[in-house]
Amino acid sequence: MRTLAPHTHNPAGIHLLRDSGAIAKLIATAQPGKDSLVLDLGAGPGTLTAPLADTGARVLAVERNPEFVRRLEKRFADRTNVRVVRQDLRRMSLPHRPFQVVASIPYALSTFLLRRLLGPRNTPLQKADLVVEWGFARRITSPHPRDLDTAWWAARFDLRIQQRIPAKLFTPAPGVDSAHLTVRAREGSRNGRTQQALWGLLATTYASKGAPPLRSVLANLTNGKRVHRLGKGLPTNADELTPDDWATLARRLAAEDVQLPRLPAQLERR
Ligand SMILES: C[S@@+](CC[C@H](N)C(=O)[O-])C[C@H]1O[C@@H](n2cnc3c(N)ncnc32)[C@H](O)[C@@H]1O
Repeated sequence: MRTLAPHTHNPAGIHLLRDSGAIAKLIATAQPGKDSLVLDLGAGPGTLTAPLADTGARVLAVERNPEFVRRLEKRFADRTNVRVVRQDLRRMSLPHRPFQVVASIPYALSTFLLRRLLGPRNTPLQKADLVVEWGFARRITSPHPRDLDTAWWAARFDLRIQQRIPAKLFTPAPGVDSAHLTVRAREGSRNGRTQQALWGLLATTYASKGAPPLRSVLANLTNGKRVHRLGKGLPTNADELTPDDWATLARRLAAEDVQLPRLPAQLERR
């Protein structure tokens, strides 16, 4: 395979992780079991596919570059637990059975893939260990999510940076460092009413101009008597709530006898 010199035009985002320590940490943190289905999205030459396959998990290695696909097919020809899928990540359909993702994803598709994996109410995603651009990881793990998408993901999934991965550990080196980001479902986050409550709270907050007081967000969803009780112990302004706070508030609101808004159609689809 022709290797790219650092900083040449590389629209496909090919940056191969070359550090055995970082790779081992990624796999050890992801802990795939023998019964797990693991998606390696943007598998390249099989950098992560190989150690994942060694765990005994069933691995789907998705890649669109024909040369990488050929190499993957050859490398894993006699591994019954690896399936190479030649597919564009922007068009692939996700499995219906529960799965986890362990992948060094193309930077350019980060938002698209997280939306796809974390957005739907009934996503089959169990957990993910992702290598993403450092700045992207910092933005989506911020204690005060700056947009509705991020707030929706972070209040349902615990998003955490495990380690910084310096650019020099990739070939070719990208212009910026990366992060190992872990995504773990929060307890109770799959409950239908809790998700409706959360959506109602976040959609009201992020549709407002400026930072609305939390009590006006709550008043939009329930009556005056409950507003005070539900907001107890939480910040006064909605933009000061952390993803933990939103998750707590959504559980409280879901437990009340109130009518909650439906989720938008795109969150009902997988
Ligand atoms: C950051 S590299 C990671 C490669 C390998 N997993 C590693 O860790 O060394 C991203 C990979 O995604 C692939 N890729 C980029 N865009 C893609 C797309 N739209 N669909 C499928 N694969 C894509 C690239 O060909 C590349 O192999």
